[in-house]
Amino acid sequence: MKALHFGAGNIGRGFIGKLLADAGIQLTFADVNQAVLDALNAHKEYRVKVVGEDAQVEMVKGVDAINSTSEAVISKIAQVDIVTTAVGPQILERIAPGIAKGLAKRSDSGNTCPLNIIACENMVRGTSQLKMHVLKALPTQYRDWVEAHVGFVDSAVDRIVPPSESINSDPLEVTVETFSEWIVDKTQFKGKFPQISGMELTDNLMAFVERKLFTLNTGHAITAYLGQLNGHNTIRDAILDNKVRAIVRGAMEESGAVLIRRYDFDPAKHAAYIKKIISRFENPYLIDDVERVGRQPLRKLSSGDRLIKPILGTLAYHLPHSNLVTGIAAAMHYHSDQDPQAQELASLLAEKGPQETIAQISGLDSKSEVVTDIVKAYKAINKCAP
Ligand SMILES: NC(=O)C1=CN([C@@H]2O[C@H](COP(=O)(O)OP(=O)(O)OC[C@H]3O[C@@H](n4cnc5c(N)ncnc54)[C@H](O)[C@@H]3O)[C@@H](O)[C@H]2O)C=CC1
Ligand SMILES: O=P(O)(O)OC[C@H]1O[C@](O)(CO)[C@@H](O)[C@@H]1O
Repeated sequence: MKALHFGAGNIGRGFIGKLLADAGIQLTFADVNQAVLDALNAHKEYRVKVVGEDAQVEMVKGVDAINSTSEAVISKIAQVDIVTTAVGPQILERIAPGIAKGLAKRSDSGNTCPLNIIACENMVRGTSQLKMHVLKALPTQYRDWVEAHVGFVDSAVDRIVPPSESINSDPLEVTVETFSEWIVDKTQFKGKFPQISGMELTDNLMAFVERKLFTLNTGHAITAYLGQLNGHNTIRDAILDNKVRAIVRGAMEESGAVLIRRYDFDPAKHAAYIKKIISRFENPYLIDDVERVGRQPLRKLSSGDRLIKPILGTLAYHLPHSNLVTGIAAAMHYHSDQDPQAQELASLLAEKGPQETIAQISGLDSKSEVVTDIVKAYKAINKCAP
């Protein structure tokens, strides 16, 4: 089997690419970072440091790389059996035209072997969104062929992979936690399911996607935002601060109450899931900056993402949400010189004030009680800020 994986970054090299290569699949990465491309092509292998109680170094071997803006991507898509991505939600639209050209070439060349495409991003049904972009870029005469031969398979992806500390000495090494979970929607595959150890099949994907995004990512983001406000640089330092920890746990429980209602989860098992997540945030072997985890606050404050979607659920079911309100207010204070979305958030706040800003970003009604609560919490934080 052959695979093309877009995005040779932390999750690409440290999780999805590793599982594909470990399964004996011939793997090519597609990226735009020339240094990473050159290093992959020079060495054809890289180190994955799995850190935790049972730390070990594993090698991923036999890989190569191409530039994702080159013609080589089109030829690869015409030939491979599986395409995966871990590029970030905002990049899916950019890689779609190349995928569309590849699919047209695949059809023209008479390759009717099934192809499955799986986006591995922190978003709800990311592959379906990628499919939409691909179809937009695809000449209409190929549509029926694509529907018949190409599976667009949604997935949930969970492994914490911060940038490696050895980035300067070895641009390919990645450091990953021991925990990992990759769950794919088995109803969307074309042809036989690929045999990839570590890839789990489900016919109930939405429950897994929402459980992950609205528990781990909700808690992770709030740890980052409150951590930054309280002067912590890392997720571990932030979660070890009892003030932060209480709000993070409370927010995950509030979001969890929605998930339990929506998906009929077992409350005891969900409580254990939250406990495990908090212990993952405490991982002493991972150095994960609050600035990285809080990145792109406009995306994280949008209506379908990890902060607003849970609070909308609490409103629908008339459930408590005071910790989520605090988390959202903290997100509005996020700052980063590196992050254009942090600059845009600051400009919006300066121009429109907190009430209009949060309403505009999140889609919440600016006159609603919940927006009033968020603004009150935002101003209360303002008062305490050094
Ligand atoms: N790092 C983590 O712990 C986790 C990340 N994710 C998700 O995985 C995705 C990737 O995240 P990371 O690996 O952390 O980011 P990253 O920044 O380490 O990797 C992204 C890679 O995509 C590449 N890229 C950018 N534009 C591209 C293009 N047009 N074509 C091909 N490659 C392109 C970048 O050069 C980079 O190598 C995101 O959606 C993230 O939310 C999900 C779970 C955990
Ligand atoms: O990648 P996003 O969506 O910006 O979220 C930040 C963080 O959440 C996690 O995906 C949780 O695993 C991080 O490791 C990730 O990078």
